[in-house]
Amino acid sequence: MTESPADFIVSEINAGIFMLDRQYRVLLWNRFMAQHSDLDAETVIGRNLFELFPDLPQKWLVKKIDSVFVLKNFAFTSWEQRPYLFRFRHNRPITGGIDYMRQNFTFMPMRNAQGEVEAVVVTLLDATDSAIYQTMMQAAMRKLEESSNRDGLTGVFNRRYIDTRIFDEIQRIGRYQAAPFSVVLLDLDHFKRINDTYGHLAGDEVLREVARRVLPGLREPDVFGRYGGEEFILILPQTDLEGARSAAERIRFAIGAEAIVCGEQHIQVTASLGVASFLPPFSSAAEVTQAADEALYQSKHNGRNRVSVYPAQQSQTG
Ligand SMILES: Nc1nc2c(ncn2[C@@H]2O[C@H](COP(=O)(O)OP(=O)(O)OP(=O)(O)O)[C@@H](O)[C@H]2O)c(=O)[nH]1
Repeated sequence: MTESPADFIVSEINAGIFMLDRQYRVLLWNRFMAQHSDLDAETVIGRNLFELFPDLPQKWLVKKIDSVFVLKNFAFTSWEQRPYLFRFRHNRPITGGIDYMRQNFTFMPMRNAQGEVEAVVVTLLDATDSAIYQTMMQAAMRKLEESSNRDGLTGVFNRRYIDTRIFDEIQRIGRYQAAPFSVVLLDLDHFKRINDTYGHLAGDEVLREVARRVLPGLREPDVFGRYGGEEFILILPQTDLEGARSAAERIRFAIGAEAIVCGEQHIQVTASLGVASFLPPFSSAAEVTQAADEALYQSKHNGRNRVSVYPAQQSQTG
């Protein structure tokens, strides 16, 4: 046997191993490093690492290596801190969303008989699979979180999410003395009759179409969701009562402007709306939604297809 088992392992292992002296000259360069850098051991040995690889983050890496020489301790870096040091290609599909091989490094002090560190041995582990897995996990988590905020039928936000957003708005006002927000509750008129006349599936399509008609008229910060059954809710950040009332009027018009076509049927739909602003003495989400609900009740009571505001004022008929 011409080669020692240790040499054989260093050469053949599926990980990068190289060794540097105090001047960052390469003393050892294994097969993995040669294959991925396209520079074989004969070319690199004796040469300065930073001349060979000008892309390396020299200042940062020198600090790391020097600390091993001085402190005589191991040092580590992971791909999560720095995705890679060497621009090595990886053999995974492009769809993984990772450009270069992700790398974990260990820096080990090699001591001489006097206990002085003469060289630093560096190992490079390919962490690309972990990185791809983590990227995929994060994307899946984001998707899951997004879908858990949505109403299954209409695709607009659900009540759970809306409740957290009202809470956020209240916090924001407390923290930054931001302008008050307003809440609009919207309830379709005689929806039971629509279900009874055209069937539940047509009723579902009406709910979807109502959401489609409301969304284009909203501003970017507005949050629109389904609050339950045939009731929707809109949060209007930094909007006073008058601004919210005119937004509600636009929505009422958008919903009732044209009949909703559902197969052979043309279904005329109207909505009643109630508006309230989060102003003193309100201090909770429940109080402001309750106020919007009272205004909504006024709209129903006064003949439907209208907008009412809290506290009670004259309401507008369509
Ligand atoms: N198709 C369908 N119907 C629903 C859904 N959720 C609730 N509903 C129906 O909505 C109707 C609501 O009826 P009511 O609360 O009596 O109110 P309304 O008929 O709209 O009358 P007003 O609100 O007083 O104008 C009920 O028939 C519910 O079954 C849904 O997801 N799909």
